[in-house]
Formats: sequence, C-alpha cells, structure tokens
Amino acid sequence: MIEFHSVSKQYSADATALREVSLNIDKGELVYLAGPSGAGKSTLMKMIAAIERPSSGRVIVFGQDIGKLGKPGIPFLRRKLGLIFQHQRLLNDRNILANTMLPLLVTGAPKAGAEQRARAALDKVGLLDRAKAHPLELSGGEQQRVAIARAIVNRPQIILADEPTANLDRVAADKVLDALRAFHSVGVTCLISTHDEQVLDGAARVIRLEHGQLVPTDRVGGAA
Ligand SMILES: Nc1ncnc2c1ncn2[C@@H]1O[C@H](COP(=O)(O)OP(=O)(O)OP(=O)(O)O)[C@@H](O)[C@H]1O
Repeated sequence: MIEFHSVSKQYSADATALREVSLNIDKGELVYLAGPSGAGKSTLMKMIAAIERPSSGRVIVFGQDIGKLGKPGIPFLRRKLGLIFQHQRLLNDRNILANTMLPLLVTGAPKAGAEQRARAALDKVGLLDRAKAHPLELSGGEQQRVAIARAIVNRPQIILADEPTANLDRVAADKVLDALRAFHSVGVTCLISTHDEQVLDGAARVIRLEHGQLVPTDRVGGAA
C-alpha cells in the first residue's frame, strides 16, 4: 500500500532529511515510526501525503508514484488519507462538532449527513458528549482526539499520525493511542510517529529512523 524505494530527501545542501530509505507497509498494518527529533519522521510522512516530494528514489502510495503525481491528483490522494499532523490546529472559534464536520463540508457533502458522520466520528474517540465545546475548553489530549475524529470522518484508508502523543501525559496519550488502534482493528492502515519509547511497548512493527536512515530494530514482533 505504501512503498519507499531508495528515497532520499534533501531540503538544501546542508539539510538531508532522508537517506536511501526503502520500506513497505501493507494494507491493514499498524506501524510505528520511531526516532529522535530531527530524524526525518515528519518528512517521511509528508511524502506519503505528497506534501513533500522525494529528491531521489520513488514513493508509491495506492500504486501511484507520488513524485509524478500532478496537482489534480493531490486532492484524490488526500481524500484517502487521514492526516493528524502537528501543525494542523483546530479552529478555536468553532465547536468541536463543526471542526469535525469541516473536511466533509469542503468536499461539498450535505450538512445533515456531515453532521451525522461527524457525531459518529466523535463517538468513536469518546467525545460525543463534548460536541458543543470549543477546542480551548478541552485538554490537550481531548483536542488531539478531536484531531483524530476530524481525520477519520472521511473514512480514510490510511491514517498518518505525526507525534500524536507529544505533550500529553501517560493517561491522555494512552487514550489517543487507543483511539488510533481502534481504527487499525477495523482494517485501516496506520502509521504513527513518536519519539516516546514507551509508546512502542507491545508494537508489532517499529520502523526506526536516525539521521534520516533506517536502523535495524529488534522490536519487530516484540511482545507486550
Ligand atoms: N522545510 C524544511 N526545510 C529545511 N529543512 C527541513 C525542512 N523540514 C525538515 N527539515 C530538516 O530535515 C531534518 C528532518 O526533519 P523532520 O521534521 O522530518 O524530523 P522529525 O524526525 O519529524 O523531527 P521532529 O520529531 O522534531 O518533528 C531536520 O534536520 C530538519 O531540520
């Protein structure tokens, strides 16, 4: 479903974010992307969503070469992806139901149907009873779960979550991870980046990046 073939990314002469990265992620897998800050995790995720393009090598998503994807193809790709990225803030002047409906409304979905689906998405992340609250009335962990609801309201085939537990305490982080794992359990392919080693406990598959390179990991198939 996601293939990287010798992918490198150089932002400038002295900023190489990825070096010759090759990997495969199959449909329905839950994969953690681990590594310290600056290792290239965000860059790798951005390439899957065609936010960044490879400097060399090939990235294939849904059988499509991202490096060759023209502008018209980008919305079609992104509609199949649920993106939970750090820079995508919630709109503070709208309640969380309105925030969750937004991705549907921008694609022209009728309001009533969008509201129904947004409510179902909020229910899945355990926040339906807060539908009328505004983002700033929620804790960081709750806001992150709204971001998940907003990302899954379009029923994506792949969820990309970039450091979804950053700045959360253990209890809030576990709730966010549980919400993501629930989508994996119904067949959605999930890629979750983290620099928090505790998040990796029990992970079936961990991809580890350091200085833009894949490093071997003994966590593959590791037990809880
Ligand atoms: N737009 C950009 N222009 C120039 N350099 C960049 C850009 N984005 C990232 N980099 C550099 O590429 C390297 C990898 O960054 P990236 O954000 O992918 O790492 P990361 O593992 O996600 O880190 P973090 O966990 O801190 O977000 C870093 O050295 C970073 O400074």
